[in-house]
Amino acid sequence: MPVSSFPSDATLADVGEFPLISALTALFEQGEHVLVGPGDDAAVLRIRNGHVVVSTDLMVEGRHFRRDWVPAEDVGARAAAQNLSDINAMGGTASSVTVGLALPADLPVKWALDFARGFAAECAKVGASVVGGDVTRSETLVIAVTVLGGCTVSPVLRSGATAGDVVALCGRQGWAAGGLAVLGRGFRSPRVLVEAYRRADPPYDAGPVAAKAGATSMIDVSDGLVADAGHVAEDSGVVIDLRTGAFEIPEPLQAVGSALGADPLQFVLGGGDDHPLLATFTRAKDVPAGWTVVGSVLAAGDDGPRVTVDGAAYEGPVGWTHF
Ligand SMILES: Nc1ncnc2c1ncn2[C@@H]1O[C@H](COP(=O)(O)OP(=O)(O)OP(=O)(O)O)[C@@H](O)[C@H]1O
Ligand SMILES: Cc1ncc(C[n+]2csc(CCOP(=O)(O)O)c2C)c(N)n1
Ligand SMILES: [Mg+2]
Repeated sequence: MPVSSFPSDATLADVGEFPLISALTALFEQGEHVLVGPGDDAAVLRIRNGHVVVSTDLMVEGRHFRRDWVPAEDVGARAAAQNLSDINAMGGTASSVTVGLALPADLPVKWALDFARGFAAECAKVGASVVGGDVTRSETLVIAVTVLGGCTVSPVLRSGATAGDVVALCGRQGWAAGGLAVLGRGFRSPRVLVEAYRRADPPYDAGPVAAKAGATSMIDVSDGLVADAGHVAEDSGVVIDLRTGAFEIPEPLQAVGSALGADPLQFVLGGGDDHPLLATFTRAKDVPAGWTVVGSVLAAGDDGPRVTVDGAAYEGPVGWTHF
């Protein structure tokens, strides 16, 4: 029996696995490169000659989101965004996505379908097709996404920064962390920060543009700016110095800082979940429009590769780690 024949408050246990899968996959439109989409043992995709760029990320209820804080459609959008952003950070564009869902049996079917709607809408922003996935039962809601894409020029790695490069940022940073702090204290405003936490807005066009402009290294900021800049510093064997004067602190973050007695710069330097791009360029004039120069790349000294803030070690929170 199709999911549409069940009452609107039906749970997964009511409708069963295969009607759920049919209802979910019906929400995923297929692009022309999809030779075989959802429904067989694997998807079959046409690719240009060359390479495929692939990435995978997990989202776990309670750790990455809370159902009482984030509507299902926004969880879907965020699950897609954090994966699409990894392809963006290589200078590529995603074409195909698979999504594994481990779901509690008492989850309303409506939640799963709203999730899929948000997921599909976010993928549609870059023209990516949801070509498959998996569904299983679990006490804890877990979302596993794999994304495939390609680059029209060489992929931009974390390892290419050299001393003398400028460091630039594209996209909002610190907003989601501000929203998370607000929700964590039981508040619902400033609305714009809560919305930023619920739904990331990665600058999807900026990755390929930066690659074409000759970005020497690039990463998306998912854990925290200082922590993720640290991956570039480490992989490139350089020091990245961030300049706090370069960051304009948006008014709502200033308000949250005052309300919570926190320095709003902490959200910018240590907050995650926004997925802006951080990249290095050989010359300031290579930096594309829409990016802000926020620092410089220096040769590693006796202390080795690391991130400094205004020339000194940074003692505040640098970003999220799981263990
Ligand atoms: N279980 C694993 N097996 C193999 N490789 C892994 C595993 N976990 C992480 N990696 C690899 O290690 C690298 C760093 O992983 P990490 O998850 O920190 O990067 P990311 O996905 O860009 O960041 P984030 O998860 O914060 O968005 C990636 O190349 C990733 O593919
Ligand atoms: C309820 C709740 N508490 C805390 C956070 C913050 N958070 C969790 S994981 C992560 C880094 C990216 O994850 P990963 O490295 O797994 O991709 C961040 C910034 C959140 N989003 N929701
Ligand atoms: Mg990851």
